[in-house]
Amino acid sequence: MNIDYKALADKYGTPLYMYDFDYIENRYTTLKDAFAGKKSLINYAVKANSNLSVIAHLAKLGAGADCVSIGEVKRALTAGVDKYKIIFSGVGKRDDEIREALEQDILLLNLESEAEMKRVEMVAKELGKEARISIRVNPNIDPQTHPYISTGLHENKFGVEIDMAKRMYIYANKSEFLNPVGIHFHIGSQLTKIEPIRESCMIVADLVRSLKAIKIDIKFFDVGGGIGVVYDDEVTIPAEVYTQAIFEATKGLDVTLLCEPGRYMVANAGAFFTKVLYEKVNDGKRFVIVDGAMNDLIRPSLYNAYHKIEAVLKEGEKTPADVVGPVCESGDFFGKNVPLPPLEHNDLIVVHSAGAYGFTMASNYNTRAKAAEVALQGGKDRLIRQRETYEDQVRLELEYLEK
Ligand SMILES: Cc1ncc(COP(=O)(O)O)c(C=O)c1O
Ligand SMILES: N[C@@H](CCCC[NH3+])C(=O)O
Repeated sequence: MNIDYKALADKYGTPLYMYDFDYIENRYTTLKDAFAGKKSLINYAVKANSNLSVIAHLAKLGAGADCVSIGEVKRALTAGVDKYKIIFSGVGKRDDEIREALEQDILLLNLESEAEMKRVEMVAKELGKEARISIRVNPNIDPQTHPYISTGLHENKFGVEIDMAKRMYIYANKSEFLNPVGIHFHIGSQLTKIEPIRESCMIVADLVRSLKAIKIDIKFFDVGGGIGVVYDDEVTIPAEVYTQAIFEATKGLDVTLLCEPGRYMVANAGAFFTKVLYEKVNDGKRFVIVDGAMNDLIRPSLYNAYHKIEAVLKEGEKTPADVVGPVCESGDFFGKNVPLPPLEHNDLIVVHSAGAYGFTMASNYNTRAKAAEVALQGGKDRLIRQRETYEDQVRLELEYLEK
């Protein structure tokens, strides 16, 4: 990426998120090409970056959407995703969310418990509809990733065991209001090893075979998301290695292959721009205080996640510094012991690989306004979300204010 960070920061101000749309297109095409020759659909996991323009960009390329709330489903529809390319996952869907998803007639509802299945059946009955469903199987495979983003073990809250899944399929198949056409799993995020994915695919494909044997015809085989990316020096899974593992496991099965990548599509398309406010040294320890904070990008605070941090256009001897924000939490940092040259007020700092789970996990903590977002495409930049204002933040409270 050849990006004029300074020009963008000057034009749009900081803190700022920037996403390279050409990079996103390249990621989408690389993955789609690796599925060549098979029926497949890439359901972009909207939670990674839900900006409408990002979703629309992927939709124009042919992507569907994996959503985990009715809000995300609505975003996908607003952004122009075909309703038959939208799936709705998540461990806890409310009745109103189920109802709206059924009314919108989206491709699939991914179910994560027997109780949820009964709820979906009830709502479908009320609407006089048949719900196309998929069941999330928990294959009990260790994805070998950060425990907070590991989801495929029985100790995690996600999905149901194989035996339960089978019982649910048998029940759903008999129901007038349920149509069990899909199967789903997702073992975790930031996966860098193919083995857990391969093993999970095998286990779930075997289940599909046993279901087909009892005339339950699974048409959609959804391997979830989770493909890892490079933040530091990780060795990641090449797209063809990923798809080959899926192809091998599903050999002989007549299914459409679905996957739900989020981070893979957008993490390295994005960068977070922040400016230096002050420098200080406490008992020999150097701090660089910037205008962005954990409310903008929480991954370092939450997972101790590494993001490469760079001081743009600054030279000089580098010494370690903690890059911290103005929020009143000791956990408010972007990086610790980051080698940085001497810095001055208004110098620009870029936090890389911030396109996934950056803005979507942002909050208004400390009544800090959410950052603006810009897209870069074909050498041109454009605003895709305005910087939030104080007025935006208090809008839902003001009319109730009693002084
Ligand atoms: C069901 C499901 N699908 C897709 C994703 C997207 O994951 P990732 O961004 O790691 O590809 C997640 C998040 O982990 C998820 O829970
Ligand atoms: N939010 C996490 C990933 C969670 C994936 C969602 N299931 C991250 O920033 O890495």
